[in-house]
Amino acid sequence: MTQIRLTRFGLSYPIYSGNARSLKKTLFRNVRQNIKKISPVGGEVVMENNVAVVRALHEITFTIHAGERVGLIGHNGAGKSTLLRAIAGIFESSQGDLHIQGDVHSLLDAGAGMNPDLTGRENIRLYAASLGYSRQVSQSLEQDVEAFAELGAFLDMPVRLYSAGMGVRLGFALATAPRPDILLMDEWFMAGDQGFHERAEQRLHSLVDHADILVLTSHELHVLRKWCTRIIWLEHGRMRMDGPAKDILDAYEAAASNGN
Ligand SMILES: Nc1ncnc2c1ncn2[C@@H]1O[C@H](COP(=O)(O)OP(=O)(O)OP(=O)(O)O)[C@@H](O)[C@H]1O
Repeated sequence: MTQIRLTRFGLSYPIYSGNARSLKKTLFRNVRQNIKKISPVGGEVVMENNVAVVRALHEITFTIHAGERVGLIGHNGAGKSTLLRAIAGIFESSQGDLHIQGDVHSLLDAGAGMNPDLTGRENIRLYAASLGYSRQVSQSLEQDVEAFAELGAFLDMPVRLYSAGMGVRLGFALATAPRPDILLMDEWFMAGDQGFHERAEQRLHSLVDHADILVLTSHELHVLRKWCTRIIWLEHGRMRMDGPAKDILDAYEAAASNGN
């Protein structure tokens, strides 16, 4: 059964390294004083094993089951992207436990893995090969991406000749082609240009419908109300609330209007 389970999971980014201890102490003291004073954003700054770190995630425990559409919310630097990247397997940590059942696909960067010196078509084939697709599946991926991206003759030209928008068409078509059990999505992926937007949204819908689990980060609360069944609210790397989308979003909006 598709599932994401985190138990007391944590992830820290070291701020300074090397042997410059007095410099480290001075800088850390300044950072800590400032963080204590203002700190409306970011994770906690603490010492771990004598190294100054940003605790991007701390003591995170939850289980997401098949059928759930989960939105991650929180202030800038609360840990949303870090959490998404940890689930995607991009960041590793020895703190706590992270267990995933099901194949994960992340829509975090439409240009990821694209080689600008290869043609669009060659990039599609390379992508299919990197996913271990058979010849037959690879061919159908190529047809699907070609039809969706509508790049015409440019599909057989090097990607470095594409305009930014043409690159997005190819990247988006490619990134949204696999049909995973678990889909991870950053909010910017939902943006698109005028002509492309409607088709892009339809394609995302069908991808989301097919996935057993969706995890999405966004600052657009109306998007989360529309797409999510459950919300996890992060604050300075910790979980503040976790529950049904409507309840948590209402509480979040109320806290924002009260300034806390
Ligand atoms: N590559 C990195 N190296 C060091 N620190 C990082 C790195 N990425 C993020 N951080 C720190 O980790 C904390 C969490 O950042 P993260 O990007 O996960 O937040 P976020 O909730 O996605 O923020 P936003 O809403 O602004 O995108 C922040 O304090 C940030 O400074």
